[in-house]
Amino acid sequence: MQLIIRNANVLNENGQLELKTIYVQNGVIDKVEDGAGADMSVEADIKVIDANGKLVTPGLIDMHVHLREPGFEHKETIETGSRSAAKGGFTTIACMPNTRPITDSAEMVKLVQEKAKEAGLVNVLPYAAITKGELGRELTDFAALKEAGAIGFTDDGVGVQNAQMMKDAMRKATSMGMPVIAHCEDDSLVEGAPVAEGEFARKHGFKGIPNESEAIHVGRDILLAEATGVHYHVCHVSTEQSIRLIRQAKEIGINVTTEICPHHLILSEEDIPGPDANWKMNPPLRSKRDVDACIAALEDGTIDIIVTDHAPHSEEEKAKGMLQAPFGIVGFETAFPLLYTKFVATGRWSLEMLVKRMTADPARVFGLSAGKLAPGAPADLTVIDLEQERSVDPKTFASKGRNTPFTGWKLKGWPTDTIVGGKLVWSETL
Ligand SMILES: NC(=O)N[C@@H](CC(=O)O)C(=O)O
Ligand SMILES: [Zn+2]
Ligand SMILES: [Zn+2]
Repeated sequence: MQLIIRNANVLNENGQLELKTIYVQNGVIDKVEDGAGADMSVEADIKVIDANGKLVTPGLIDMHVHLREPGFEHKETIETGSRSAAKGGFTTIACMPNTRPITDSAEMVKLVQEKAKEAGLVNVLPYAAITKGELGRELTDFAALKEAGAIGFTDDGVGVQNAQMMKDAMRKATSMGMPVIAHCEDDSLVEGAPVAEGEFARKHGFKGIPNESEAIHVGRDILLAEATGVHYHVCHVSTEQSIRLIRQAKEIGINVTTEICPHHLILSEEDIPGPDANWKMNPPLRSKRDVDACIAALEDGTIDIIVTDHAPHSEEEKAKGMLQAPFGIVGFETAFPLLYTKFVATGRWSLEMLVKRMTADPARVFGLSAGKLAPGAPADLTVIDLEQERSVDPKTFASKGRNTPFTGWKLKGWPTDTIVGGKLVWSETL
């Protein structure tokens, strides 16, 4: 089966848009020709998509997501999460192990893969836990988890509190060429605080989460990464202090990488309108100073990639208020339009930079074959209408989660078609 995408505006090596015609054969990009492509009469076994001059990028990659299945199917399933990802233009996603049971056995890794295959929408890469049950007490069987298909080890949702445990994990991961991905949070510095230290916490009488609670783990782990030689990847970085430590570590050649979420680039604690748990996430929204440090770090490459940390929760759970509600917001369906509108349409970033941080860079950091639009690459492609403007309406989400702080935001740059392995898995016209 052949697929042709004509009239595709594709970024060239110089970051300029050029009209191309993309030919796909058996799920792989066969050739990319200059020009819009002839309006060829449709042959029986050829499907033609006319991109009509819209942007076509390598499929977006999201290396930090929560799909909730098994155990929390009322929040999301692998199928609904995959559909939400596809609608957001993502073709490859890496899912966190904080399900119930936790993805801490080969059997659970296989279950995630099977469910993802059944859904048949996007590529789902499972992470496995560092410690059994993410309890921080005993390492999982790294060899068996790798063998089953896990792409890295992480206890996302909680920090690994014990330094020796983390060092042992890194040593083991290094010996098998696997990365350790860390949720950086020192529990003793957080103790039930729902939001960051700052104006909002003071005004509403909440205990605040201090910046050190994140940075102290980042600093500890960088030293452990230096000692063990592991590829150490910091989850959802959010503070000026963590960034300073990561920048220094990179400068002296320690193998550390990191990621950032759109909300930590766009919102600060000053933007929280009131005690509404759709503004509660971990890490919390920090100060404007932190936001500025994050933006600068993404721009200079200290922060390698953009992830959503898509973390759906039910409306009932989020209605419990700032103290009782769980941390987390959904991310797939607003990520690209948010960043495009805030940073590219305003002229601060090139379109090339935004696309790179969501495609080629995650592929490089995690050694994936995805992330490029070239002959021989998998035909994972995203069509994006940079002119389309509309408001965020959580009721229209494909995700079960409605928990977003961006309701009503008027954004440009919406994905319209998502192709995975040469198959159209989502289209706004379907
Ligand atoms: N980010 C969040 O606020 N929540 C995540 C956990 C996590 O990413 O640490 C979740 O699983 O809900
Ligand atoms: Zn986390
Ligand atoms: Zn997470």
